Amino acid sequence: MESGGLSLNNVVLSVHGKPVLNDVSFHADEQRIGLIGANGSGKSTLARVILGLLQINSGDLRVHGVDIWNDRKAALKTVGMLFQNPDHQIIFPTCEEEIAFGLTQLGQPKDQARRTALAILTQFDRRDWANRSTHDLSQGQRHFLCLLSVLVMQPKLLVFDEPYAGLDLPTSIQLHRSIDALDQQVVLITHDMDVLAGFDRVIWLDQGQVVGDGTPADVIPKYITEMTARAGQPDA
Ligand SMILES: Nc1ncnc2c1ncn2[C@@H]1O[C@H](COP(=O)(O)OP(=O)(O)OP(=O)(O)O)[C@@H](O)[C@H]1O
Repeated sequence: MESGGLSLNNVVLSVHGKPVLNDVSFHADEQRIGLIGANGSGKSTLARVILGLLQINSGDLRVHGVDIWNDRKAALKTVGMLFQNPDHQIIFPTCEEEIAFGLTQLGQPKDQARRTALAILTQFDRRDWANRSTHDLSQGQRHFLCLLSVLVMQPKLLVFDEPYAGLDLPTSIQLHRSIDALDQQVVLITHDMDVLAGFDRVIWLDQGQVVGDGTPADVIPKYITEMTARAGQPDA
């Protein structure tokens, strides 16, 4: 198995006896990878597996050579995720504490972690957020805080699950630019095909299986045709 990038070999995950990921295999070392599929096709489950939050039943998964489930310390430095809902991610009262937390998990002393948190807030023109209450932030701002909390860990792979859902246009544009500028490998789950323009690769999941895999130009038109057919004909 190749050591760089994201490698899945015959990954199976069942929930209550029903396969949610059904023999998923691919190797991806491209910088920008889109993950698409209808509701319930297994995208978020796959993201949680990549992050090491769910254990697979069989198969093999490596992220940049790391066995994410069994090597938790290495996992923290290897992969980070921005969840659909920032409320599932934010746990601390102030922005600085929220950002510093992951670094202390990596073993940084608290003082150093706070300095690093301040540095990233300054880098993104949010120095004034340091002592700001996380509860007082708007939803878009909370998303942005989560992004900073993940970026500060400098993971090799970042997973974004519907990052633009519910954001207003300026916040969405700002987040889009931030994601665009990242040096890291990115896996982005979305229902918005426009977001995937310029991506290197798109993987299409259906009922827990990879049914399409290629460039956006290859995969997206087929996906739209299939989804349109499933939607059926409009009523006469
Ligand atoms: N904890 C769970 N318990 C029961 N079923 C689950 C659980 N997690 C996921 N599933 C099922 O697994 C399937 C895939 O769910 P998943 O959330 O991964 O889909 P998705 O592609 O991310 O969907 P969406 O586009 O709606 O976000 C669904 O049928 C879902 O009902």
